[in-house]
Amino acid sequence: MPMPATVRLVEVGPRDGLQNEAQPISVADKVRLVDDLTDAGLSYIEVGSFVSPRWVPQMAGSAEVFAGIHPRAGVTYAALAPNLRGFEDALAAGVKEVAVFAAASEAFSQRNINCSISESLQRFEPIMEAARSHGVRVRGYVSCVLGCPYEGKVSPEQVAPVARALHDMGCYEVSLGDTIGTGTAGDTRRLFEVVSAVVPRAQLAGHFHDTYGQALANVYASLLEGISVFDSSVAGLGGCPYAKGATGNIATEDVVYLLQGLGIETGIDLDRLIAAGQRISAVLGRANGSRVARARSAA
Ligand SMILES: CC(C)(COP(=O)([O-])OP(=O)([O-])OC[C@H]1O[C@@H](n2cnc3c(N)ncnc32)[C@H](O)[C@@H]1OP(=O)([O-])[O-])[C@@H](O)C(=O)NCCC(=O)NCCSC(=O)C[C@@](C)(O)CC(=O)[O-]
Repeated sequence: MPMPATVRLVEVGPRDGLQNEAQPISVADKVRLVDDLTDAGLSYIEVGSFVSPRWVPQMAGSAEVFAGIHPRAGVTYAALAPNLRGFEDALAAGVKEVAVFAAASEAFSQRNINCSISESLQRFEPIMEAARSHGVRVRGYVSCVLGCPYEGKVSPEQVAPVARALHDMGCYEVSLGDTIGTGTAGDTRRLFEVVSAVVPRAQLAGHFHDTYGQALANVYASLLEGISVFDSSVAGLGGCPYAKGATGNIATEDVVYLLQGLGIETGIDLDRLIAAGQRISAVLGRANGSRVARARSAA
C-alpha cells in the first residue's frame, strides 16, 4: 500500500483536549486557542461539543466559543453532537460541521452516552436527516476500537459493523478512536485491514491516544495502511472523562514532525503550532505533552 502524499490533520485539542480538564477554562482562553490554531495553518479544528453540561461541564460554553472565534475561509470549525438537541444547538451557534460518536463496546457506550450502541445509531438518524436538510456535513467516531476501559480487548470485527453503520447513514468520514491508547502498530494494521473491507480507506481516520506511548507508531502503521487523516491534539492535551487513566491524544506537533520527515505536506507551520501549545499549556499550568515542543522550547 503506497503512503499517502498528503495528510489532513483534524485538530481536536479544544474539544477532546479541554473536555477532560477539571479546572475552569475561560471562553477567552478557548477562543485564543482556536485562533492560534487557525494561525498555525490547521485546516480542521474541533471547537467544542453540544452535549449535556452535567456529563461534560467543560464544554458548556461551546456556543460562546463559536461566537468568539475568528473563522478563516477554508478552515472547518466542527462540534460534537450526541443527539438532535445537540445538533439543533450547534446549528443555532452557526456550526457547519458536526460529529456524532458511537462506540465499539457496549459498556463504554452506556457510560459515555447513556445508551446501547444500537440505540445510539438510532439516535443519530434524525441528526443525519436534519444535517442533510441544512447542508451540514457529519463526521462519525467509533470509540474503543482497540480496547475498552470496562470490557478489555476489542476486536476489529466488533468495530467494523459500527463503522459501516455510520458510513451507511451518511457520515462522510469515520474516525476510529483508540480511546485508552492500548493499541499497538500490529493491532492498528489489522484494524484498518478489517474495517476497510466495509468502509473505503479514503473515508477512514485514525484517532490515537498516547497512554501506552504507542500513538506515533500507530499513526505510522496507519500510513502504511493508506490512511491519510489523523486526529491529534496540540500539546497532547486531553483524555476522556469516561475512560479513566486515558492520557491525551497524540500531540499534533509530534505528528507534524513525523510527517515532515516523511516528506508529507500538511500546510501547518510547526513553530506557530508549538507557540499555540506552549500558550495553552501555560494557561492550564501543566507541562507540554508534545515531545517535539518540549525539545524545541528547551533548545
Ligand atoms: C447523550 C447524553 C445527552 C444523554 O444523557 P441522558 O441523561 O441520557 O439524556 P436525556 O435525554 O435523558 O436528558 C437528560 C438531561 O440532559 C439534557 N440534554 C440532553 N441532551 C442535551 C444536549 N445535547 N445538550 C445539553 N443538554 C442536553 C436534557 O435536556 C435533560 O435535562 P434536564 O431536563 O434533566 O434538565 C449525555 O450522555 C451526554 O451529553 N454525553 C456526552 C458525553 C461526551 O461528551 N463524552 C465525550 C465525547 S466522546 C469522546 O471524547 C471520544 C472521542 C470522540 O474523542 C473518540 C475517542 O477517543 O474514543
